[in-house]
Amino acid sequence: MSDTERLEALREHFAEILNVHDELTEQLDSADERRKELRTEADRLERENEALKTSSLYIATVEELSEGEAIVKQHGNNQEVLTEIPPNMQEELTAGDRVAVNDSFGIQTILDGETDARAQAMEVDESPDVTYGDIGGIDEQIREVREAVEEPLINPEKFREAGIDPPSGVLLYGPPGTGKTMLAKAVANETDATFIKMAGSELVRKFIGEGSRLVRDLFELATEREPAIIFIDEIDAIAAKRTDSKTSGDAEVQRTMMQLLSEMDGFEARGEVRIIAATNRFDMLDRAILRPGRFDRLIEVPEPDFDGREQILRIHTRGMNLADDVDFTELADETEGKSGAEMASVATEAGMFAIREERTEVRMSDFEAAIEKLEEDSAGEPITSPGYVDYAY
Ligand SMILES: Nc1ncnc2c1ncn2[C@@H]1O[C@H](COP(=O)(O)OP(=O)(O)OP(=O)(O)O)[C@@H](O)[C@H]1O
Repeated sequence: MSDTERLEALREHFAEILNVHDELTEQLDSADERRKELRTEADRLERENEALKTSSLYIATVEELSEGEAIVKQHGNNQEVLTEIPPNMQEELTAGDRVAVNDSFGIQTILDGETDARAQAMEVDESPDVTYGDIGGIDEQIREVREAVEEPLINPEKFREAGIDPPSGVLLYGPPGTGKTMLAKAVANETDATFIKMAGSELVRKFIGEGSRLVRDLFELATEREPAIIFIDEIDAIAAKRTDSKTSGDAEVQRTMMQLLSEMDGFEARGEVRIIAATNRFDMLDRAILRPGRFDRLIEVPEPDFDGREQILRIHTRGMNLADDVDFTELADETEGKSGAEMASVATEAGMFAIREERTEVRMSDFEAAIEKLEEDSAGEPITSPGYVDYAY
């Protein structure tokens, strides 16, 4: 090889090395970029983790006290643990107190005895007095609920023999004040079941940090009191579609929903407990809760039609002393678009008008005045009906 050739070969080799160098620099840059992305992701996860850690406080009751230590029993799983009493609580803490503890059972705060979350968050009615006869205009919905909830409670063998699983949960959806809660109470009444209600919106607003625990308590209580009907009102508050926001509030709501799903998935063994949920915001629901084995029976409860309004008014005026001129057909005509709850308040208001005039007989004119008042009262409100809540996520 001549010198010139050698030089040429070296040049080529050098050019190749330059190429490789460029490629490596490029790879390094993109690795650097990826590293930055991962760091950001790690930071985000760390923050989320921190938020999860700080918000998961559990509720426990102080069972016994001794020299600087307390035996606390965690609600829900009834686990008993001996824990040190923080110095600032040595004086205050007494047996029977409700406390918030962290993952390692360190007592964080003494909770106000008045605010027993379980008692506050759940409305328990051993024997509700609403009957199907008290509900007007939704006969088809009553039939469906009876079939899906009442039958499996009263005649479980029918389902066994036929080899089918009864619906796990029933979701009632429709505008506010149309009788969804009444329906759930009536089923409980008819089946002699305990009615246990929990409002989704309260779980996320009032009982922050306790949502998933309360959901667990809810199912536990229902099992203790079976036969029982669990009624979760405004389920959209805990089972809304995921949003992009990553606030810890959302994580908490998510956990509450996960707890609900896992309770429902482990539901078969629970025996005589049925779940009914209600929502005014079907569009907002996370589809995960509608899967088979969860809320797999959907029943729409619409605003009452003409006949429905007449029936509801008749129901709510049953005990009233009505004048002969009261014309239900006309009143149903004049109340187009009104919900069952509004029809109920027309009846009450009409009675109030009569009382104000020191009469005991309620006349057509009282009903007309009541409808007018209702129109006036709702004139200043947004298009949504009273009681409608637009959740801020
Ligand atoms: N179909 C109906 N028949 C008779 N009364 C009704 C009917 N719907 C509503 N009402 C009256 O309105 C009140 C409220 O109804 P209910 O609580 O059942 O409505 P809801 O659909 O659960 O409303 P929300 O979605 O606001 O919780 C009832 O206590 C009852 O007086």
